[in-house]
Amino acid sequence: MATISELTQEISSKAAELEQLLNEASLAQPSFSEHSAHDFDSRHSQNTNSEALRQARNALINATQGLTQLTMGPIDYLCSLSWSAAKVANLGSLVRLEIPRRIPLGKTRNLDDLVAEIGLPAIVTARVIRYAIANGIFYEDPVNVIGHTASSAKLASDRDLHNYCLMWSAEISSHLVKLPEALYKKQVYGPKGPESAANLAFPEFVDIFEYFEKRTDAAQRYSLYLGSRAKIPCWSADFLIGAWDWDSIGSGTVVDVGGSAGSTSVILAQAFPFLRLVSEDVAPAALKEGEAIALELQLGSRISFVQHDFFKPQKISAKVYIFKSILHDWPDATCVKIIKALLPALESGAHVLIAETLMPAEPALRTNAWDFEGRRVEDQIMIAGHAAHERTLEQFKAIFAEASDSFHFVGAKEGADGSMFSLIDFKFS
Ligand SMILES: C[S@@+](CC[C@H](N)C(=O)[O-])C[C@H]1O[C@@H](n2cnc3c(N)ncnc32)[C@H](O)[C@@H]1O
Repeated sequence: MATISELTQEISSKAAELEQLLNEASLAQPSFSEHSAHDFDSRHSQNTNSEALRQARNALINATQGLTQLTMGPIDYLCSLSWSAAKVANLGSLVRLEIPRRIPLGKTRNLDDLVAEIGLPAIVTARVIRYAIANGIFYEDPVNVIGHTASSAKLASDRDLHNYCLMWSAEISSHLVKLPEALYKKQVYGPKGPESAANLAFPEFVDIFEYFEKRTDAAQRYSLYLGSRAKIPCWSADFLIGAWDWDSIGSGTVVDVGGSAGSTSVILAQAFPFLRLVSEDVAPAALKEGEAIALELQLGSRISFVQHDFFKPQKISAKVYIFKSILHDWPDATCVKIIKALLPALESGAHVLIAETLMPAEPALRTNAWDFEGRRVEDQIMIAGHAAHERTLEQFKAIFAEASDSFHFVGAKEGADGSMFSLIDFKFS
């Protein structure tokens, strides 16, 4: 068990390593300043030592989290975990009220003017802003003058990050906070308890997908979130480009099952000019949005958007079917049904690719917690939202074996360079 002084030494050594790697890559050292909003963890980074950078960065984060926990002691530490919802609510208020965008980049604003423009009671808005400052978003100097930090400037200038935070503070958090109640009711009432926490958060709807289908504002937030999440480095669907030999199917068709607004199809279409893509989804709003995006990117002739329920027999014959972030929404028996619904269209040699996060090896450790934080968070969302979960490779193999003995496991490309995704390949023959 590490002591405060051992963790401090580790932090010091990892900070020096990180500083050196940044210098070698000619990258600026991070700072809180508005002008330093660069992300050296980016998988898109052009520098050659991005993997070493990511490892040094993660080790530093893990050690600093350990030091914080040790220094706080159990009481303050557990209180701080309990308070997490206040941070989510604060971030959500900033994006909902568009506060970051109201301060021009490179400039400051008088707090009273800012508060008056927002039009809510001054005391409330000022407190929201000042709590954000305490969380490292904006600064106040001198009193009543508000400017950007690196984080607030990024929120102001990056619409994808804005959309990501918006969805997190809305639907995702709403059902996550209901998880304890849902688990407790299941414990007490067994099968008569709620199916998932989402049923408590959105009680008028059968499940979260029906909620998104029937609530136009939420549907739009959801598809914007999915599109923007694909551009966030660890969530980037760019990972798919190098994870499979797409050239091997020439001008073959790829069906993106449950493709929402087609972010996966767009990435593949842009990277592989001969591929033909079909993005299927049950949600009309997502398909409509995808069509508009594809037209804007001049990909309208290569990506078609088709309404399809993946529980119904697949109609399109293709070389590849890709399911990105789909199976984790469903329990095992339902996943078997989804994969079985492909069978009528599958020709010998077709590949079914699963792009999902793989759960880390056991036992769980505190010392590498940040490396797998995103995967564990995603797993909790699946438990809360869908009474489902993320899987291990063996669990995916079991689903395919049950769907048909004609599926053969080809291989799995584990998330490279910090990607949340792995690509798991099954061939039908
Ligand atoms: C987690 S999202 C993943 C979207 C996309 N593949 C991505 O990676 O961004 C799940 C998608 O499944 C779609 N979906 C849910 N039920 C479906 C069904 N029965 N048939 C087809 N699509 C469905 C939802 O509308 C949503 O777009």
